[in-house]
Amino acid sequence: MHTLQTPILWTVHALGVAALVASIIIHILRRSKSFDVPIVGVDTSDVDSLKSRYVQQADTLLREGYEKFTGDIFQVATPDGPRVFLPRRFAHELKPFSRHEASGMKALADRHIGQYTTIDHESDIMLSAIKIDLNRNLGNFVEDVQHEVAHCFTTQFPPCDEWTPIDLHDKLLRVVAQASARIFVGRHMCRNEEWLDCSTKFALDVMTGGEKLKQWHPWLRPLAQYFVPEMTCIRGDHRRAFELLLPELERRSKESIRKEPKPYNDMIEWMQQRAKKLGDKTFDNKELANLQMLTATAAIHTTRLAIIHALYDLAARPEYIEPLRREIAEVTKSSNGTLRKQHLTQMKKLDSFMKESQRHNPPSVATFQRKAMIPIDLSNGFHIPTGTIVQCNTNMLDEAPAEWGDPHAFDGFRFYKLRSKPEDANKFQFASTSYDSMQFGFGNDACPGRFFASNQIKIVLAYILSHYDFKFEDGATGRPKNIMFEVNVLADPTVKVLFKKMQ
Ligand code: HEM
Repeated sequence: MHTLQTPILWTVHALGVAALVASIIIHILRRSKSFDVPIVGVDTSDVDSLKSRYVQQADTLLREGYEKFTGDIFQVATPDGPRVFLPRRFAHELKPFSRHEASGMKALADRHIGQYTTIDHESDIMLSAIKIDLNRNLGNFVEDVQHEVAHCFTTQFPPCDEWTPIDLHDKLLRVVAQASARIFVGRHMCRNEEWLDCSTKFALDVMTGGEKLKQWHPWLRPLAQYFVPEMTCIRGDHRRAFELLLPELERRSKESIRKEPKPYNDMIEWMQQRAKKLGDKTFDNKELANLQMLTATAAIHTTRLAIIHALYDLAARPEYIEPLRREIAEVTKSSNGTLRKQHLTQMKKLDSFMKESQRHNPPSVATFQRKAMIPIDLSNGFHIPTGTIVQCNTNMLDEAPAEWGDPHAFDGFRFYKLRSKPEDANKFQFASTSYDSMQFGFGNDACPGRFFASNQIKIVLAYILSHYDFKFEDGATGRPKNIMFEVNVLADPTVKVLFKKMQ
């Protein structure tokens, strides 16, 4: 009996010790380096609940940090380890660093484990096609975009002869994807259902796949990626994008032998021309397809979200609807309702409403994020080691300049009024970035697509305001509360807005 039990007991003990050692190793591996700055919520010892607060209520945590440690750097416990939040003023100190020294793209790629989700891919071709070519051509596209928007509403929306609930997240994804595709991939492909599906799904696969893979320890991720279905989807999305784009690229290359000047003025053409100019020998059709997916990822979901926020704000404050309709009718009266490029700049009230909506509902409460690619020392002595991601606490409404008026109120025409002085006529526009308006980031690497986004949003909102009445369902009270996912501010997707065609 005794002799039989001994090996079993030894085995049980050995397994117990192995499990203990494994759990200590995992604990050590998971323990992340903390920083020598105060921690928000340190009064609770339950680190897991602090981390889940960061996921669901980062806005409240950042306010707590702002109020408790005013003017000081603080850190927050997050599922990815401690994160350092800088008071907004440090954006001034980080701004002079180049993108190779303090990188916004690398910070974003790290957050979504870009080496696996494929978004850790910085391209001068893509950046200059957006920064230079897209922005230079913005005025040429107003009618094309308006045409696609109208096409989408007539083909994708129900008739809305009576009040009809609309899932804005779903419908506007299609509107923005098709209107953007008109400029990104041109007139032949912008209504291609498969392309629209592929270019919008990729971003979702990246977000979900990244979050799922992050549950695994970094050492296990090279293997674990094959067990996360969305990671397989990401690889499939790239393949599909290439296959869908190929016939269009082949058709263009045959055509270009014959036609001069080139008949295309869109992102495909600009990227090809940029690659030639830069003499980039690695650029091929596969890379073009990848860059198209990355551009769509940066552009579509962000623009859709801004439109949804603005519509929620309008439905919650219907007193703004008539003045905006009057402005649209006024600026387009000479063209019978058709938008021309100068009309978009003339819609100053709409521009102001969009900016105020974005001030209250920014894409993120920490829009200035940078990964230190070199060691950086801040003026207060805080040392940012290479590889550390820092972000600025950019959404404290109280920090608005006094001349802006009550910073907490929703004043849709706040920026319209601020622009009334002749010297300020071109300031405070939706797409203008400044120290006081960091929703599109700040400095050289601020969002290069913001002018395009501003046009898209105006065209879609002007279309809706001119063709539909809209309101929340009966019984809805006030503006729907936003949903936080970490620092990202999302519009509640369960809310339906009722639309009715205007007679
Ligand atoms: C309302 C819509 C949009 C919002 C709210 C938005 C917001 C942002 C923000 C906050 C950043 C980071 C800036 C920084 O760290 O300083 C950014 C970067 C970027 N955005 Fe946008 N964006 C929008 C639309 C677009 C569009 C339409 C495009 C493309 C046509 C685009 C392309 C990019 C790119 C390429 C970057 C990286 C820039 C760089 O690293 O130099 N975005 N965007």
